[in-house]
Amino acid sequence: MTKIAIAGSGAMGSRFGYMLQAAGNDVVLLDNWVEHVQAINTKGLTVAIAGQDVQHVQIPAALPTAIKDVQDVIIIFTKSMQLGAMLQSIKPLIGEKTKVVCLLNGLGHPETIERYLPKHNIFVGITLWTAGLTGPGEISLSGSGSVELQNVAPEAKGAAEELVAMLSAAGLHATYSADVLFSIWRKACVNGTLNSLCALLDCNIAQLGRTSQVNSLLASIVAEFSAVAATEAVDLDVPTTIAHIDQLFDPTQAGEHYPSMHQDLIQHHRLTEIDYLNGYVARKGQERGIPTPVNQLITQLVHTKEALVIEK
Ligand SMILES: NC(=O)C1=CN([C@@H]2O[C@H](COP(=O)(O)OP(=O)(O)OC[C@H]3O[C@@H](n4cnc5c(N)ncnc54)[C@H](OP(=O)(O)O)[C@@H]3O)[C@@H](O)[C@H]2O)C=CC1
Ligand SMILES: CC(C)(CO)C(=O)C(=O)O
Repeated sequence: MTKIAIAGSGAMGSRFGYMLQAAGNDVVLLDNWVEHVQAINTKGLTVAIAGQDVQHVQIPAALPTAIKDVQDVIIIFTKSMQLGAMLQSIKPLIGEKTKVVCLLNGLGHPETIERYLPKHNIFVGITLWTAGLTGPGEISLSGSGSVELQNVAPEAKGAAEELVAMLSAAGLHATYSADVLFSIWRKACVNGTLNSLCALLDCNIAQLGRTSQVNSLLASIVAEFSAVAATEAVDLDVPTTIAHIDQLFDPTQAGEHYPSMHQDLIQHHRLTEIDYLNGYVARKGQERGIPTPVNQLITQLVHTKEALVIEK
């Protein structure tokens, strides 16, 4: 049995933990939210899957500092802002052969992780799975998704392929990405459009997709992402990237989902990952002399909304 710790067990961490345990792995959910950990340990993880009965699934949960045994695999699912602190907390769980996987949304995470861990332990990627946290110990799941990941150290390709096989065996539809930086930038375009627009406009992905303005909004945002990606040697073709985003409007994919930034800003009145998405593009654009007015405005609007809802 593979020993897996989920470091950051909110909506996505709980989804992955639930699916990996169902596939026969030895999973522990780690989180700093005490009420959430207590709820999972007392009544099980409450999982509501669209159209099915609610399940209460027994999965052990703990604070990240409460367990000390070395894991085979650690999957990180904090918010971007919590990544460094979580890596610091889970150091005792990381042995020579532990595979640490980061599938967070956002740009710049590989550089952060390399400040804490040797490259041979690090595997990075993206996911198009979705999940919602509806209360302490409670998640709601719908739609389908996928995972793309790659090793950071060239010699760790075999270990990345083992991870792909383990995730796919749990129904998580993983593939090996031969160019994970491209995968991460393309996913950042998904979030830089769907997450920030659905949060600012208070709608889900399918509703955004039905508006008459959606195509021009996507084109303006993605053009700036593409220009900044080019300065990091990533080639993001704008029409192909927009076609990739368009697929998610389908309700059988992510259409019914309120993106994680909507969940943070509108539903839970929490800070967002905007500085790792549109904010990253605006900041790097400014530093590198590339105009990014649309992403600057979106970043300012999201920060303004954060100030309004968090003050309340
Ligand atoms: N949700 C989704 O559908 C998707 C999310 N992602 C990405 O996955 C990563 C994890 O996101 P997601 O699972 O949505 O994050 P969640 O907000 O569900 O959970 C992240 C962490 O936030 C803290 N937290 C959340 N809600 C509360 C609360 N009410 N009170 C106290 N603490 C709380 C918890 O950590 P702590 O208490 O330790 O602070 C939790 O581990 C992000 O990078 C996100 O962008 C990617 C694809 C889809
Ligand atoms: C599901 C998806 C792709 C929606 O933008 C996402 O990554 C999120 O909710 O953060």
